[in-house]
Amino acid sequence: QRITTQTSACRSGPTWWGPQRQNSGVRWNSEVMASTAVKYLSQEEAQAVDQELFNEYQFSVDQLMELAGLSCATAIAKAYPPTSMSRSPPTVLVICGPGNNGGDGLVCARHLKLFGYQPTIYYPKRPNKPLFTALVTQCQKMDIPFLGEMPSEPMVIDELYELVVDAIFGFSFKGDVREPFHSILSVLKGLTVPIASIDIPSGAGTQEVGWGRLGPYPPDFCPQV
Ligand SMILES: NC(=O)C1=CN([C@@H]2O[C@H](COP(=O)(O)OP(=O)(O)OC[C@H]3O[C@@H](n4cnc5c(N)ncnc54)[C@H](O)[C@@H]3O)[C@@H](O)[C@H]2O)[C@@H](O)CC1
Repeated sequence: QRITTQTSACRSGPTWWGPQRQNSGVRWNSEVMASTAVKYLSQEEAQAVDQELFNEYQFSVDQLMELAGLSCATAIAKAYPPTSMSRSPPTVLVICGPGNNGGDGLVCARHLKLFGYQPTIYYPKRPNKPLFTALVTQCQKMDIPFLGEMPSEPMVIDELYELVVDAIFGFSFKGDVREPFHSILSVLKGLTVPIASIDIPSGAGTQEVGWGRLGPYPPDFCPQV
């Protein structure tokens, strides 16, 4: 159900599926969300679908992560085609969190590079697990650079990158945002370049909380996979 939702959202091209903030000044909000027929899964629904895929359908996490990252890169390429960007290749900052949402970001960066973008990754908290170290190696082998530290001024990111991918937290986020991610999300809040959040906007509430009252910043679109 989750994968079908994402695919149909791509195909039908709803009104919010584009670089709205940059071009029209329309920010991501509940009215924009309400104008689409896309169904967004709650935290529990998303977790239940994942459990079903793992247990009943016997998918492995790296299989699902590869599909998630590829789907997100495909959605980004559809919303922000390289030919519509001002730089060639277009520069993209991919910020990855400590869990599987961050893993999606690493996979997404790899496919963005294949799609003609120039991704750079910021990955401050790396889990010491073979899945994630392999994903890092794959990105390094593709000459995707990793930043040593996050630019502290939004203006610097605006100047260096045309798009930011938020792969910080997905459906397992809870509580108040801890450092270093609190500072990172504060910087994101000040950006004017478009932000694409993987799955859900990091640090934000889930569907129960309400999309119109999201946390630290409004993303420009959310490929939910
Ligand atoms: N079945 C799966 O697990 C799959 C998940 N996928 C992606 O992975 C996401 C879920 O992955 P995870 O369950 O690993 O969780 P997340 O990636 O949502 O985040 C969990 C990590 O964030 C940290 N964290 C949670 N709350 C925090 C807070 N308030 N401040 C600072 N750190 C905090 C946790 O310590 C943990 O390291 C999904 O949203 C989706 O994007 C995909 O990779 C496909 C497969």
